[in-house]
Amino acid sequence: MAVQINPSILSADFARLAEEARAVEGADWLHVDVMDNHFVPNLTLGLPVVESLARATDTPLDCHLMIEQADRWAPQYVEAGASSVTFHVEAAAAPVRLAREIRAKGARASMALRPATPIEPYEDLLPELDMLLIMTVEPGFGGQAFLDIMLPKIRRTRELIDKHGLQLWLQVDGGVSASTIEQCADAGADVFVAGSAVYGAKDPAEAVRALRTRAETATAKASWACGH
Ligand SMILES: O=C(CO)[C@H](O)[C@H](O)COP(=O)(O)O
Ligand SMILES: [Fe+2]
Repeated sequence: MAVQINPSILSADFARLAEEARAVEGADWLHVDVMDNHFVPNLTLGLPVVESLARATDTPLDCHLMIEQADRWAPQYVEAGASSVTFHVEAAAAPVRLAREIRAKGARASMALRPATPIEPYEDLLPELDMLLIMTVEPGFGGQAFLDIMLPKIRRTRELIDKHGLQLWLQVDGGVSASTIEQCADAGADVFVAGSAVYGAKDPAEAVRALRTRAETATAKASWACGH
């Protein structure tokens, strides 16, 4: 599978979201961080903003829900126009039912793990998902330092995906930059979220291209990618 780069609008100017979305044309997805001030200590945006953004850009929306009561809210983000919806397993009462509901409504279903949440208890759920998100910072804020202690979890998850012959994407989010993206690709990630590394750059579209080149080069050399 080709490498995908998803700029996070958390680091964009919220007063100019449509323009900021256009500034990263060439990106695979636009990563939209929804925070409710309960699941994480920060508040960002919700359904009305996602609805407007979906109308304002042709880039598909990858909504990362850092909110409680995921079972209640996640399906509504599909209706609002998200093409991929990620819920946190820590906030979902019935993750299998929720993933099926997201898929039935026509979006890709994705599940996220906080840094302290292990992958192993969820091995049997993987076929229900289109993507798994491994957080490489504590969720809540952009611009934090990459947690390299998450690299073994990325490796173990890639092994599980391959063991079951699954097609699901493995996304990393938090502190992904020119200096950390290669380690993530080498460990087995194939979808990369980058907020400050893209929107903090002078030329965000060029930053996306540079990240893609680094990730592609590292993936080509990675042992897990042989035969993919
Ligand atoms: O989910 C997130 C934070 O909870 C963001 O997507 C993430 O932090 C992106 O920002 P940066 O690349 O600056 O770390
Ligand atoms: Fe995110």
